[in-house]
Amino acid sequence: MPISLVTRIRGRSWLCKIQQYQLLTLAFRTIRTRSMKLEGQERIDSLKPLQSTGWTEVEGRDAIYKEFLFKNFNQAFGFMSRVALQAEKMDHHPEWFNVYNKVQITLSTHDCGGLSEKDVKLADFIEKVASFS
Ligand SMILES: C[C@H](O)[C@H](O)[C@H]1CNC2=NC(N)=NC(=O)C2=N1
Repeated sequence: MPISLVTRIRGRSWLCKIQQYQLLTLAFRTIRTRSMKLEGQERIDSLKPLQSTGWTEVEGRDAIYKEFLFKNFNQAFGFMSRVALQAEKMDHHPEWFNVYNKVQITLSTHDCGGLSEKDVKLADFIEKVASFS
C-alpha cells in the first residue's frame, strides 16, 4: 500500500482522535461553565454586599451594573487601566463604556450565560480600586 494512502488512513484515524478529544474538552468545559453559574440562595448571598455598594441587577439579563464617576478623565482612565490588568489576570473581562469622567460597567460571565463567582470577584476588585481612585 503506498505510503501516502497509509498516512492518509492513519491520518484519518488520528483526525478522528483529535476530533474526539476536542468534543470531550468542549463537553467538560460546558459542564464546568454551567456549574459556575450562581443560582438560588448562593446568588442572593453573593450579590447582597455588592448591591449595598450600588450595583444593580440588569433588567432582562443575568448581569450586574454600576456607574462610576471620577474627578476627570485622567482618574477614570487610571481606574480602567487597573481594572483592565486585573481582568487580564483573571481572564474575565467587564463590558464597559467610558465618557470623560464616567465609567459604566456591566458584569456577566459569557461562558455560563449569567453571573458567576468571577463577576463577584471582579466587582469586589473594582470597588477596591474605585475607593482609592
Ligand atoms: C475563552 C473565553 O473567552 C475566556 O475564557 C474568557 C475571556 N473573558 C471573559 N469575560 C467574561 N465576562 N466572561 C467570560 O466568559 C469570559 N471568558
